[in-house]
Amino acid sequence: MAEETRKLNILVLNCGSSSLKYQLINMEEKKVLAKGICERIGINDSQIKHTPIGKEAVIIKGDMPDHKNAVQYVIDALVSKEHGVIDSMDAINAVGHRIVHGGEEFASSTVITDEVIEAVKTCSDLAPLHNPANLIGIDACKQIMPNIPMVGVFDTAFHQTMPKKSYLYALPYAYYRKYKLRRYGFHGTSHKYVAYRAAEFLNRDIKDMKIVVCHLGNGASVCAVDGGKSVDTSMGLTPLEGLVMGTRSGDIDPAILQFLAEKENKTLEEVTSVLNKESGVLGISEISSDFRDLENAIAQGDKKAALTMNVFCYRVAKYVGAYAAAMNGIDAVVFTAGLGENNGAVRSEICSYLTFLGVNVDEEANKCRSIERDFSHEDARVRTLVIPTDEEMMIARETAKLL
Ligand SMILES: Nc1ncnc2c1ncn2[C@@H]1O[C@H](COP(=O)(O)OP(=O)(O)O)[C@@H](O)[C@H]1O
Ligand SMILES: CC(=O)OP(=O)(O)O
Ligand SMILES: [Mg+2]
Repeated sequence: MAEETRKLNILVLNCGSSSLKYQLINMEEKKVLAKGICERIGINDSQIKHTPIGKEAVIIKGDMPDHKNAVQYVIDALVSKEHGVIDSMDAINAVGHRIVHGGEEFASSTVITDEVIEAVKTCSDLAPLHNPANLIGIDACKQIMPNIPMVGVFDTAFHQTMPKKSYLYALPYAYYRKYKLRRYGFHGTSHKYVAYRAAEFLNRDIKDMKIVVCHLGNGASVCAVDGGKSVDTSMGLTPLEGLVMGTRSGDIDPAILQFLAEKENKTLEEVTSVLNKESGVLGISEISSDFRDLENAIAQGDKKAALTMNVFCYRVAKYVGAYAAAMNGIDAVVFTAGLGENNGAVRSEICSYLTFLGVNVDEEANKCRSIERDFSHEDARVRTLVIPTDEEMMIARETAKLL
């Protein structure tokens, strides 16, 4: 154990809306010393699935009403006598943080200073489920490891290549000029990793490929990647736009805000909170924001759970169709994140709308979970793939690059 302290160990914290993923990576040996996921934060039955290097994963049960508790569980797990991989936090040389919204200020990764923290705070309104959680992670590390350098890697960075026709809203242009009110897009670190991995997996040059990446987790977005560059994506100024998500509505008629404010006697802030926290899969199903709960309900014949899944898949398929048009063609549809990697039924239903494009699924191959797999039928004209995302490794590389 002591030997590891002399090497460059990077801790990566990836706060999602309902999860905290982490990896402790030794960059010299390119070795993951420990990784894990705290799941269902703030929902119920929170737990951490912790995998120390060379050992079986262990499940640590705990109360995790918010991300602060989750960060503490991660740190305890890393130094624990039983399941830990380091003696103390001194063995960590740097921390890489996922930061979801960087606004117009951050087009690339940056070393975290007090000024950066203030700038990230000012973007919190634009990513209310994420930036506050990211800041909790940063703050916890500052307290526990005050002298360890930290780097922020932004979800928005990969989408900076979008052309203006993709990111401009049809609002008075003055708002773009005044406020930089535009589409930013999120999950960029994941979309980039997955698109490049997909090209490598298919033995093709990404420069010659038109790829649609479907990042389907609790937060979900679709990205059109043309020649390795993001040219459009479904999330917008905030991570509320686009697909139906765990608790987020995705696209709705903007007139609904005023309608609901009046009918339900709510402020705009309260209505926006409903769209962020009480809508989506949770809102329609009235069961849960977690697709595993939905799958169980569907298996028991719950019609509304089945309808929720139909609404979710239909929306994803419409975006894939739109992006095939945006790129004037499509070579591959790639699925990733919690659902995209694990839920074959969701992949299958989405693909069923896309046969007109040349998508043709091998249902047997589509039974895979969490492995890289081409599940296209041999007659398919468009490849369909599962590529597990690895935002943490991307964040670790960026962190090492900046330090
Ligand atoms: N092993 C699994 N089997 C089926 N569904 C899963 C599995 N793991 C995660 N999911 C689903 O993926 C979603 C969470 O995805 P994830 O990418 O972890 O979300 P986020 O990072 O946005 O918190 C949940 O709806 C969950 O039901
Ligand atoms: C941006 C976003 O929605 O992230 P996550 O899917 O991790 O919640
Ligand atoms: Mg995520």
